[in-house]
Amino acid sequence: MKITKLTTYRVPPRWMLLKIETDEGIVGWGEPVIEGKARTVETAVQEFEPYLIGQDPRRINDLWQVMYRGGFYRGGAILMSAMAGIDQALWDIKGKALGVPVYELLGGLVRDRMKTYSWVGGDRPADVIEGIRTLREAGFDTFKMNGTEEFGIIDSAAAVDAAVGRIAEIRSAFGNEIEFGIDFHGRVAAPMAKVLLRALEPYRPLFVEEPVLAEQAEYYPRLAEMTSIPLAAGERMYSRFEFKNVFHAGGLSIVQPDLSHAGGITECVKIAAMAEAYDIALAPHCPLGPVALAACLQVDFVSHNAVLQEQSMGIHYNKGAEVLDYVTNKEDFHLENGYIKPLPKPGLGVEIDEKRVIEASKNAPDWRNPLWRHFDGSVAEW
Ligand SMILES: O=C(O)C(=O)C[C@@H](O)[C@H](O)CO
Ligand SMILES: [Mg+2]
Repeated sequence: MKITKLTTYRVPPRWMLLKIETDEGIVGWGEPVIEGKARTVETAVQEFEPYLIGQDPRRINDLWQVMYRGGFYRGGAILMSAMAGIDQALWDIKGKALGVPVYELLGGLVRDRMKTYSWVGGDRPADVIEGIRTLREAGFDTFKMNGTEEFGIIDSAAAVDAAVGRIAEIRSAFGNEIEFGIDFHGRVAAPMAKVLLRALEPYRPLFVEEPVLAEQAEYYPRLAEMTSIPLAAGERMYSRFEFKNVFHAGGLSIVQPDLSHAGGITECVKIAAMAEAYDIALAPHCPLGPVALAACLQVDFVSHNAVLQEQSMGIHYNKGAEVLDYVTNKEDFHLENGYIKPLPKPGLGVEIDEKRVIEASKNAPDWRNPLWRHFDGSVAEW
């Protein structure tokens, strides 16, 4: 079997889908994208294409190593996201060629269903109680929200009280009937992370995500020393070589590699296994589309330490399209009480409605995240 063509489709809300065709008519789909840099990742995919055309798509490991090592420079958000989408499509092809879901190729199921969580509250956390109430009716009991708005390197008691007050409200409204993660989203600098974590302790969030920016990873063990709240990170880490340093230094209880940013299924199953060796839980990051979610689930269903799966249905970024809009077999992402069953179809288990994708790609937005500034005019982490 040989790869004959790669086609990228940038589509609303901010995703990019990749179709890889072969000379045997089997097609694989991937979702290579960095939110806000879709065109850059598209170019990176196109730069891999000349090597990939004519290659056997079933030699996933070799193609991965060539893409990673063959160009001298390696790693980082753009290249690893381009590789991630290509890798996902190759696994899709291999599973379809053998007539089995990818999880069968990775040793089979370790669980019968995977727990997911839903976002509430938006960029500036608001109406969280209402959002939780609505999603609880849909059967969810685990949620994630942003912890703060703009937050200064050193900020006020009022800003801390606003952040903590929202969380206190949740616990008083729902008690321990629900769980929630708080995403600091890298908005909180190390000095204030300590202050916020201490103030949040009584409300026992399930985890705090990106307690500091990924480039401040040396604070993870120090913060972990001063809080019982499990710390989570990973969406801005792009290979097992980055995760290695964090595993060695300690501090994270949960890692959240993004299947569309961290080299794809081939790389993320290795990250999952490394995490298990350190007794660290896996909760793949996925604020993206259906192919990314399907790739996450393939890893979840073969990873003993997978505990939670992010899915972006209803997330505040999905303006103009939702996760299942480009999928023909919507029922395959069957959510019941917040759990998803293994996708039964060969490959990644998701059937893309290509007509819909082509149509949508005609109005692809150039999504950008907002640029936030503090009152004094300086740039604020979004
Ligand atoms: O889902 C999450 O945990 C996020 O932090 C969302 C963020 O990753 C945006 O997708 C960036 O554009
Ligand atoms: Mg996050």
